[in-house]
Amino acid sequence: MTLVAGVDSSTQSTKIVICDAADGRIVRSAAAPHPEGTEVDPAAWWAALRSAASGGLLDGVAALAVAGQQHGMVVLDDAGRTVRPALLWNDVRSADDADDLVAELGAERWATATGSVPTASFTVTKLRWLARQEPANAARARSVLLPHDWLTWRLAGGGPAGGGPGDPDGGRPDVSRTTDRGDASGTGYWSPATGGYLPDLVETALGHPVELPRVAGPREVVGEAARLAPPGTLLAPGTGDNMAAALGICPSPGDVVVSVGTSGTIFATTEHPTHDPDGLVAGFADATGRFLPLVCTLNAARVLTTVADLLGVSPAGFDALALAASPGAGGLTLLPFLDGERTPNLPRARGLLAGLTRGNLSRENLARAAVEGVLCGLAVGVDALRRHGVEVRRALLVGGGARSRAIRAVAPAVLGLPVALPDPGTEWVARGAARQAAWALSGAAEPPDWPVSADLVAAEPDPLARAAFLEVLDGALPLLRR
Ligand SMILES: Nc1ncnc2c1ncn2[C@@H]1O[C@H](COP(=O)(O)OP(=O)(O)O)[C@@H](O)[C@H]1O
Ligand SMILES: O=C(CO)[C@@H](O)[C@H](O)COP(=O)(O)O
Repeated sequence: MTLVAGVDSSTQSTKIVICDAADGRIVRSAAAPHPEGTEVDPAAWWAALRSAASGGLLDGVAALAVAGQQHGMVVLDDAGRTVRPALLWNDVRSADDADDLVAELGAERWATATGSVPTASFTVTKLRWLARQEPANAARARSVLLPHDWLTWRLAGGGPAGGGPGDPDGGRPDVSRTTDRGDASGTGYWSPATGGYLPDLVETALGHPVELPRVAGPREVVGEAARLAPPGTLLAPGTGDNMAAALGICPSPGDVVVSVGTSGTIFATTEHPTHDPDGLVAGFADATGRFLPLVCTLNAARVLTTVADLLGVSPAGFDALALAASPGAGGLTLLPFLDGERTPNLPRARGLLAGLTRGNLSRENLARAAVEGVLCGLAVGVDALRRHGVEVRRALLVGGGARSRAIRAVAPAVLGLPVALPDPGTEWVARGAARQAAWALSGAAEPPDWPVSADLVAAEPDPLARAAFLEVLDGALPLLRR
């Protein structure tokens, strides 16, 4: 049996799956947590990868690919050292910089040039923040990478000679650095339509040019592992975590993938790029040569865990409470913008619980309002994708939140779609990265055929929850924009 490995270095943890290259069957897996926070030293991702890979997990693996959380800004100096901790996709400190960049060029031009109107999540806005707030660090910036680019480079032996604090391995700064079109499309300085970098935009943001990783082809072998994996293990280009989820799940035309992880995302694979000047739909590229229009919210699975903690219940107890309440949560509506929000673009917003009466303020209704609030945010994405020509007939539900019985039960009603559930125990992003590794190993024109089965979850559409959510959102906008 030929084995391939897929890594998912996402916001909260690193997961690794080892698959049979022939059919994608997972033969073993491991995971390790990441530190909390929206600013993280990349050495912590390396430590998590090392920990998850320990004990011979990667023994016998022929090829490996890394998928990573999108957009994170990893800045290196001349010697290949990180200039400062990475700013993650969910760090909203560059909100003013995003506003400035959009005002300087205009939303229409950003959407045409890059496929997306940058919000605080996008790397380009973080570069502007660096230039404005930390000019000494900005001046030291020689190279800018995304999380998966940096990890792939480290696996190939890249790193600062002699290492650094928390980074005992060191490496060779001259090892070549690569990215892929999927992750590049989340930077805000790469064009999905032309497949080229837009270095002027980097300079506009940072004030000077930097070296950017070469954008490898979708099934290219970009190098060989020099550590953690057995010598000679081929490295595939890797990609962003949502692009890898698409590779893992293989959505058909008419399918949207709905991921309830740290972020909530809803996306589809399309043949043509999208350009949304309203900024709701990010016009990403995928990891195969196609496109991945995507809507992303900042508040998803952690809203559920935060409310469960408040109520003092386990995830299963939270589900039981939410499912004991009626649809509409007795009139309670939660705008779950606990960490600010990206779609709608309200980075300075806070959460809002509306519709409270003496009669409806119960633990059950609060749990239900949290589930409905998270899903309503994603349901807005269904309409936005449709407006951009995406065919939407069925949702495939994945991410840690898909393990919630309440999310599964309420999703079809709130999304207004039949929802199918690929095995919630499978790490689909990591499996997608493994499929890319198998593809690069095979040298074939198309990725290997790895079967995916998904059970249908049935429910009646419930437009009322969404209508209440939108009404509260509309009314609260002046407060949320402050
Ligand atoms: N049964 C469950 N109910 C609700 N949330 C869950 C459940 N199981 C896992 N989660 C949540 O899913 C999240 C992790 O999902 P994951 O997709 O791995 O996140 P990420 O990829 O962003 O790191 C955590 O916030 C965790 O609490
Ligand atoms: O920013 C986006 C998508 O544009 C997020 O989806 C990140 O890619 C993080 O993903 P998770 O860790 O939540 O899976």
